[in-house]
Amino acid sequence: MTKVIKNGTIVTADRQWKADVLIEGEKIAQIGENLSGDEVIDASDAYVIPGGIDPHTHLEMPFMGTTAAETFESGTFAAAAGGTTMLVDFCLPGEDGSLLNAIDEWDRKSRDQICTDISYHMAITGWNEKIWGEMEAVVKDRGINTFKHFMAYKGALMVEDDEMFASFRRCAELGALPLVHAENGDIVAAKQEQLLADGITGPEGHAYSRPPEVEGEAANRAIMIADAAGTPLYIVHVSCEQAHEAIRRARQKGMRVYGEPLIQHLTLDESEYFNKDWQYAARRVMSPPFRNKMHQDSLWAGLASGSLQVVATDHAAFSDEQKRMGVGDFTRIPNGTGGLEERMAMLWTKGVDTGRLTPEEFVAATSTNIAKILNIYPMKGGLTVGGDADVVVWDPSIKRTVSVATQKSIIDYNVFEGMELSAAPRYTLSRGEVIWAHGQNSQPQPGRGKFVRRNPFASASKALSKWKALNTPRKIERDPMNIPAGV
Ligand SMILES: NC(=O)NCCC(=O)O
Ligand SMILES: [Zn+2]
Ligand SMILES: [Zn+2]
Repeated sequence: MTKVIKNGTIVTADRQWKADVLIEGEKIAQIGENLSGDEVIDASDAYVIPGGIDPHTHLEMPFMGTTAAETFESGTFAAAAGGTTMLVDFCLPGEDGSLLNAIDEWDRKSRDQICTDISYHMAITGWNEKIWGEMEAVVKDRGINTFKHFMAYKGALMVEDDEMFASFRRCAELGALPLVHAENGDIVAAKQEQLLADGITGPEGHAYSRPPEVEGEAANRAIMIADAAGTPLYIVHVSCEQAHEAIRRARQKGMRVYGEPLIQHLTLDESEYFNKDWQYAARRVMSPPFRNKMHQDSLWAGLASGSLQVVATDHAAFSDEQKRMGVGDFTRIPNGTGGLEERMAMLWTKGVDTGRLTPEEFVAATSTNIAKILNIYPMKGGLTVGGDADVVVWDPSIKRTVSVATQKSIIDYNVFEGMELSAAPRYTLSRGEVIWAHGQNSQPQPGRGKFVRRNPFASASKALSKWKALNTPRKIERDPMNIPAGV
């Protein structure tokens, strides 16, 4: 049984051209003109793009005394409705601290629910010999090549610099990539305490407690620690010029540092926290907080110029009731917002439609770049013969207004409510199967998604190790006769 996507304009990270895409089973079999297949998928007047990859989600995550309400089923179905065919969720160790048990737990939660393919990043939330040992099995046996470090959430997920350095070194040995949430957790905690003491207890306190400098300092620190450990680094949810500047500077020096802005930071600003409606403002509490236009312009420029590579969502969706845990104390509002379903359409509307991004840059930022960074390209993230047929027929004639009434996410609000989106998937295909068809009452297909294994990064680690070995401190051999006698 073959399928052919006909009459569309293909857009990849490099170029656009008119061609058909032939799919055999789960794979792309041919790309060319006048192809035929058993089933025809019409892409007239539309673009044909690689399925989106969202590398930053927290589905059903236990966090801040509750559990994120978006499930693996609703989250992956919402993703498919928005053109995303793979997401990478953060796996957090439980009370026993075991990484391997945490993966088993994430498998148990996700296996029968996922409608799209998924993978995990493993979080390092402490440091000891058991974790050091288990990291090898995480990479080699479980197919996870990324480890996340929280520099914030003091007293909970936060790790200290020496722990991060040790973990980064272990990543370098294993050919894994460390990720960081860059915010100085000590300063945030001190500011929170002061703000509460000053009587600022509402969601605006969240924004005041996490200024851009706090993020910039942590981004710089993580970059220096990664360089000392001899590893590339990926910085999640880059929200401000200070962190972006640190990344730009590092890249200019030849360091392999990657930056991931979120669609929320690109399109929503800090004024949201000053809304008189407590619930409205609390819905938008996430870390780092939304910033102002200057920071947004910096992020957009980074995506266009290549100093920032990936647009994600950090989808961590808590219900209104869960957000109310923080009435009277903003530090107890569960941190996180949604965006899985809107990421691609928002980026198209605010990026491509305004001329800030080309369609090719859009594909790079939503799919191809992260597939390369995660070492799954060209199986994912491109339109290549032999690659997975994760394909979206992207239709710029489908307009819609974001509304909680029509969204697939099960959360009782949407932070993009009322925004006009100028494009949407006509069809979303995951490994050759149509999992979303616009206007055709598509339903979730829980359990059809697969876990995607990711191999260690042979090439970047090898190159960096070679360079570090060449530049390692060396003893200078001297003729003892020419060394003056000491005193
Ligand atoms: N970002 C956020 O506020 N919540 C999710 C956890 C994290 O990524 O920091
Ligand atoms: Zn984070
Ligand atoms: Zn996150």
